[in-house]
Amino acid sequence: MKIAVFGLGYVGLVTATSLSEVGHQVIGYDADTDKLESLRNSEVPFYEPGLADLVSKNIDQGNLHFVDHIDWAIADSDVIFIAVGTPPKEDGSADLKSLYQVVESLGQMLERSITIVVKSTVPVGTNQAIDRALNALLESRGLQVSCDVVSNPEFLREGNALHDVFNPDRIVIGATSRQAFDTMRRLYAPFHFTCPLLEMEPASAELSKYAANAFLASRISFMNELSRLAETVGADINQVSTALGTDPRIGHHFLHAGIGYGGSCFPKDILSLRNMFWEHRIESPLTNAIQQVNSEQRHRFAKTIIEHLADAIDNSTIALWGLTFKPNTDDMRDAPSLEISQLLQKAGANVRLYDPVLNSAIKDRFPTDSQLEFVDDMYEAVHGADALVLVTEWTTFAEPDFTKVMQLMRTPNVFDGRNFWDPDFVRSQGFTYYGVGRPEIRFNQKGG
Ligand SMILES: NC(=O)C1=CN([C@@H]2O[C@H](COP(=O)(O)OP(=O)(O)OC[C@H]3O[C@@H](n4cnc5c(N)ncnc54)[C@H](O)[C@@H]3O)[C@@H](O)[C@H]2O)C=CC1
Ligand SMILES: O=C(O)[C@H]1O[C@H](OP(=O)(O)OP(=O)(O)OC[C@H]2O[C@@H](n3ccc(=O)[nH]c3=O)[C@H](O)[C@@H]2O)[C@H](O)[C@@H](O)[C@@H]1O
Repeated sequence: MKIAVFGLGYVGLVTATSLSEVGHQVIGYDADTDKLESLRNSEVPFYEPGLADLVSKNIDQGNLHFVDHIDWAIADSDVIFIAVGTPPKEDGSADLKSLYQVVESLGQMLERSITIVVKSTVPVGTNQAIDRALNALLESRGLQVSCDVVSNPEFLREGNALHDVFNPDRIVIGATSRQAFDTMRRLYAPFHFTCPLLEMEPASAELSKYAANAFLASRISFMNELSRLAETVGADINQVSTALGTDPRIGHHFLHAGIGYGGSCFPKDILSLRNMFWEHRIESPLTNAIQQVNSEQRHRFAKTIIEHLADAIDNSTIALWGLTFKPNTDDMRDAPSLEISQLLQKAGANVRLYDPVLNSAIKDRFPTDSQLEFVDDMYEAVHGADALVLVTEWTTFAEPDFTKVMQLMRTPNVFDGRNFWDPDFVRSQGFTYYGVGRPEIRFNQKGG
């Protein structure tokens, strides 16, 4: 099939590339011409393992093109995907400006009936509103054409995008005609998915996306809230998590306590869901609590470090390992490192920052400040430091040379924001160890 993809951020580019990889002819369009230029040279403007190679391969095979004219993108297309961003507005509702810019352009340029697929995460009712707006524009031009608008939310995770897009757990399709469902089935046929392809009303498809993200986030917040009790009563939240997840009705995923979730999606989608409840005047104590627990978690963690260092925090050096919101990405949207480093700085610490993919996109997200220093080596970060803080659990940090770290640090304090390390082992190396919801520090302090 011939497919156009509008919006070449994470989701749009992964969608375009995967569709071309299975043999469709794909044209990508983005409003950002610099991005298009980079992509034509097979340069992917963000870090996602394996994606640059796949983009390059499909460009070379002639299946994937990037154009800067909308009319070129839509000229021969059978299906148009919209994957533009839907960031939060001040009031938490989703900003649909970019989405409606695309709809407006399509309404002015389309000459024939075509299937429009909305990949962006949008509030319930948006697909129906787009359907009406688009077909009204076409009608106002005197055209006897009608476009199907299909909701096809995306469930991929950053850092695992290619695995997820080729091995999904389900494909959700919200449409209003048999023809639209069949078009989507034809489109996905070359992937040979073994997962269910779920057909439903657009409203159900839209809500399914928010439900998935909010549910996953609620598991994290539940564990984080529980970690506070665990810490106080002398339980280890990691052991509780294992016991909990072993029940097949619960499962192990997203039960990992730590400094909470970040990223471009959970925080924004929970705000947007909360906004939908408000709009319909329905109380949602659960949705509110997910977000509240999450934002408190970062503050509690920073407070623990500050209280532990006490007066010694002034002019201390604190090393942060891992800056991105999760491993295997360079995405800094709502990354906990931003807030934690700021809180530590405010308390008087000098903060040294290291990330395995430290690049200008990451550095630019931090304020220019003499109390903040970026370093290119994880061990350089801990040189003369009074605390090592693990913020993001990149595999590079899984088994650091703790003997070397001990030699380099001024005061051997380790604050493990992801409960990534074995407390007994770290303590056996002479460090004071603090995890989240792991109580021993309160009773077994060893210096610092
Ligand atoms: N990032 C992720 O892992 C996931 C994101 N989503 C959803 O997918 C949507 C896109 O997310 P991201 O890819 O992260 O966004 P992004 O912000 O990385 O990329 C959006 C792209 O759209 C382009 N754009 C803006 N206005 C445009 C226009 N009028 N015409 C053409 N291009 C335009 C921008 O230049 C940018 O390249 C959002 O609704 C998000 O919630 C869903 C699942 C996963
Ligand atoms: O809508 C989206 O954009 C995507 O949002 C998340 O994907 P993503 O944000 O890329 O990353 P996750 O792996 O879900 O992690 C999100 C955050 O939760 C944190 N997390 C995750 C799991 C856990 O047990 N504990 C925990 O704190 C991570 O550190 C990270 O900050 C969802 O997992 C995807 O299914 C969804 O498509």
